[in-house]
Formats: sequence, structure tokens, C-alpha cells
Amino acid sequence: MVMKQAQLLNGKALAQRLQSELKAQIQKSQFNRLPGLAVLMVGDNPASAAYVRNKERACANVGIASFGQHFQVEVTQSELEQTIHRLNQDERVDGILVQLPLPEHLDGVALLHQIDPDKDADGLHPTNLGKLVRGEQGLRSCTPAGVMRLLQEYQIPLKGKQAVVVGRSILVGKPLALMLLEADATVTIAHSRSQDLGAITRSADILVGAVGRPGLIAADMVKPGAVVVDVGINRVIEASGSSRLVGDVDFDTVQNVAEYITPVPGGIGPMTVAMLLQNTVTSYLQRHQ
Ligand SMILES: Nc1nc2c(c(=O)[nH]1)N[C@@H](CN(C=O)c1ccc(C(=O)N[C@@H](CCC(=O)O)C(=O)O)cc1)CN2
Ligand SMILES: [Mg+2]
Repeated sequence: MVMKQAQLLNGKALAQRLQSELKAQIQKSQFNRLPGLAVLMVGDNPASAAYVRNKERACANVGIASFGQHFQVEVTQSELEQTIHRLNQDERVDGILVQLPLPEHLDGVALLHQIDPDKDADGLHPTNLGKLVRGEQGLRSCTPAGVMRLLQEYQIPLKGKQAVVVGRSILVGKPLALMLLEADATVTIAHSRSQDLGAITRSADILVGAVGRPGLIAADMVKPGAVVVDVGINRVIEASGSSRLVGDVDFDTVQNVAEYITPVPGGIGPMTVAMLLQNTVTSYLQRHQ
């Protein structure tokens, strides 16, 4: 039997196009400086270091100046807070973010509170999350905004549809559920403690995996014809000893059931970076009004 394979939601291609559009938008703006983004990174987690490099490279590509700082793992909470205060005052800086995860001794939530909400490029400050809850305009969290932008690009209907988000993190699950609700979907949040997860996920027209567990979403948990979005980024070691990046969705089997599916890599990851650049440019334009 020939299985019909799902169409790919190509986040990498869309992210590249959005970056070109942002570059043109920056070139057209006639301010006397470029937009600026400060990424604060602590310690030497190799995955985080790679993501930060990616972000800085993407900034350079579109014409955003980087004011990032890399701190030793021993840095204190107060040193980081002072840095954020300085960046809040720095006129050249439109966006500030703290790369996660942070070492145990640091309080990431307390740091987030210190960021000027108008420079909150990750959209994670309580003011911006509160605006999202209220349906007001504000800077939106990058990964969920990237999911919404990708669904919009492929004209996936959301109004009245059953959307199930598996994962309840403040970085992805909670804000994404609110954005889907704003788009008139009927939204369920499931998580690692949900009973009979398969029964919940099988009800989904739009199914999002955002837990961080490889292969969590198997083919028998997916309604035929569903749109499957994979937010997981898990590095797994193969029997051969080499490492491979996989999502939360068992791509090889789910692609035979779903109508649309995001790949990992090349799906939501690049969209996260594109939305970060977009937030930075939005802040830049608003700060010049
Ligand atoms: N302050 C933040 N910390 C973290 C966030 C975040 O949005 N803000 N998200 C993740 C990491 N992350 C960005 O920081 C991120 C991860 C992965 C990608 C990406 O483009 N992945 C590629 C593959 C890259 C690879 O080969 O390793 C892809 O999926 O195609 C972008 C951003 C946690 N921390
Ligand atoms: Mg100026």
C-alpha cells in the first residue's frame, strides 16, 4: 500500500524569507543607527553557545548590531542585574534576552523582571505575557509566535478547530495555547501528567508537541489528516555513537498519518530565531516613534 505522506511545513525556508524582508525593512528605515540586540549567555553549555552563535549570525545577516555578553558560570545575580540595567539605558540596544537554561545558582525569573518590557525581545517579561493574556499588542514569545506565523503561511485554518498543545512551559506551551485561543481555536493543554494522553491528542486537528521528550507523539496518537507541529529539540545519541537532532514527534511514522508536519531540524527552530529578529526590529521602530 502506498502511504500518502504529509506535506512539510518548511520553517527554514520561511525564516530565510522573513530575514530577507527584515533586512530590506532595516535598510529602508532612515534612522541614524542600526537596531541592536543583546544576548546574555552564562557558562559554557555547548547547545546554548551554538544557539547564541546562530542568533548573532542571523543578526549580522539582517543588519542588527549585537551587544551580547558571555559570562563565566560563577557570575553573580547582582552582576547580571547590573548588566541588564545598563542595557535598559543603552540607546543603541532595542532587544535584550537571557539565554536559557541558566546555571542553578541564578534566578532567571528575577532577571526577566529586570528587563525593560519595551526591550523584551523574548516576550517573556510578565508585562508582555500579561498583554498576551489580555489580547493586547505587545512583544510575543518567539517560539509560539513562530508556530503561529508558520501556520498562517500555509493558510492552516484555526477558527473553531481542536488544537492540543502537549507541554505547559512558560517558554512555549502556555503562550502558544493563548495565541491559538486568540485565533479562535478550541484549545486543550496536555502535559506529562495527563491521563490517557493518546485519547486527548487523537482529538486534535492541530497537534503541537512541546515537552522535550523524543518520540513522545507516536502515529497511533494522531488523528488522520491532522496538522502536527513539533517544537521539541532533542539531541539523541545513535547506536553508532553519532548524535542526531529529533523532535517530540516520531516523524517517520507520523508523516504517514498527518496532512502537514514540521520537520526537526528545519521547522520551528529557525522560526524562533526569525521571530526574535522581528521583535528586535519592532522594538527599534517603536522606540523611534
Ligand atoms: N532565552 C531563550 N532561551 C531559549 C529559547 C528561547 O527562545 N529563548 N529557546 C531554546 C533554544 N533556542 C533559542 O534560544 C533555539 C533552539 C534551536 C534553534 C534552531 O534553529 N534549531 C535548528 C537546528 C539547530 C541544530 O542543528 O542544533 C532547527 O531546529 O532547525 C533555534 C533556537 C532554549 N533556550
Ligand atoms: Mg536615532
